[in-house]
Amino acid sequence: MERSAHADRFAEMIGAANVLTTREDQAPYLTEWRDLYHGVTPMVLRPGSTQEVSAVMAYAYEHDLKIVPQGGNTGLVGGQIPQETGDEIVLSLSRLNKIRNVDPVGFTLVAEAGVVLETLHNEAEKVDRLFPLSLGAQGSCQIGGNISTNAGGTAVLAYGNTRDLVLGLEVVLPSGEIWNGLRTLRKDNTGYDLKQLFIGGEGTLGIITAAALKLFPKPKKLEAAFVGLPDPHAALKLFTMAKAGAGPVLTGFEIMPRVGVEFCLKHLEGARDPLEGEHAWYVLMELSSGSEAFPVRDLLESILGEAFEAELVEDAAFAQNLTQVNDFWHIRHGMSEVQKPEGGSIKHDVSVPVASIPEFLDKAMAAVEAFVPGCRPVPFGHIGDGNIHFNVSQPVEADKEAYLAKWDEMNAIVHGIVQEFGGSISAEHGIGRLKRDLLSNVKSDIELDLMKRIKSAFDPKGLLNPDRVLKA
Ligand SMILES: O=C(O)CC[C@@H](O)C(=O)O
Ligand SMILES: [Zn+2]
Repeated sequence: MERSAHADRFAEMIGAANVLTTREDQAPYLTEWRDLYHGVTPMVLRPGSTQEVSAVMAYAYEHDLKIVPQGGNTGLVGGQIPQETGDEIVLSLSRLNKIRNVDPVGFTLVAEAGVVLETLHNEAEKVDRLFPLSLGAQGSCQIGGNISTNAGGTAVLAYGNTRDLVLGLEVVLPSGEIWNGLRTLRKDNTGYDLKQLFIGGEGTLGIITAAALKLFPKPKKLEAAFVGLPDPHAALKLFTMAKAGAGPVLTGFEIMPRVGVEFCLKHLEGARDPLEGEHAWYVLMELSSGSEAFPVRDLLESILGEAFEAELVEDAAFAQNLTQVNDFWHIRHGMSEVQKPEGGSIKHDVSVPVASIPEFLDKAMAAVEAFVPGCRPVPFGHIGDGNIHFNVSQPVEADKEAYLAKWDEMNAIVHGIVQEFGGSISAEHGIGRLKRDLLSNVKSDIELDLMKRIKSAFDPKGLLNPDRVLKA
């Protein structure tokens, strides 16, 4: 059948205005902000309900049409961008943007896949609750994408990954069948926990259309400090003290190098250095409690006081109000985007056991500096989860393309060190297309085989997000 005949049929299902066939209308769906991936598609479909997603999928299945689901298009591994082959239809979930239910008594919220993460935060706040998933992209990423990629972010330390925040899912399968697993139960031991396969499945097994999510008490007291330290060894010791001293009250612990803070001061609007002198490394530490009575500030001061005495910490700025807390987070959340104006950046989203972080950083930084003299490592991120974004900016004034041509070789060096420490080559961003070919280096044959068998059980024709995670 002709491509235009398919478009006509889809228009009957979801309305002609929601079938985008011109290059101009499609443009925002065909590239991502870092400019690493560019794609081509016959059409972008924008269904407005689960029933419409189901109709689209059933038709696509019948006619062997490939489908690439897309949420807020903030993914970092190319999973959401169609390939250049031009035969993958983009299915945008943006119009599925209703909050279906908020239950402050049961601490749950049911939202459709296209709800923007920040909207979820606001909806939870309206009933004095917290939805804790927190990312730099929260103003545009969507919950369906967050779940499909099992997004991490800065609150994993206290609340877990997205996986830990999901109680139930509604999913449209490649065949178009709808699985309504939207349960809000905290306990349900009735056989295989199927939702776990779709969480972090990167849209290869089914399309998440709605989710039942966990809510938490809204913090009544929140304190933060921006801390200057000599090295990651000191940061790890401070983390251990903070975790032991504050337990679940420790809700943020992020590490940043001086060069990253400098990039923010240069490129990020509204950023200012919270500390007067320069420090080789920084930690943003946040403590919060849902209880008005909990002495959060005293605890933060006593942990940092002890750290000063142990000479781990060189200086610290305490946020005096919520605006200052947000100013500190503005720097941390801006850390990713400020690397773009500095030229090519070779990325590694890796994790190692928390206790190995300083040693890993020493080794990996020495290795990349030996490989590309003058390169500028900007390792930052979720030290409390053992997850470092080991990004390496090009040497100043180097040729960007020539530098980026070293991507695979540098990856091999860094990933080799990660594996020496028993770590993971994709801690939170997923596999997508960027890391698909690396999977066989890090998974056993049996693990890969089980993954392939699961894929073909859910998607026997291999039409849904093909070539992502596993090679088709
Ligand atoms: O740019 C990156 O590599 C990291 C993005 C994100 O995961 C973050 O933690 O800011
Ligand atoms: Zn991150």
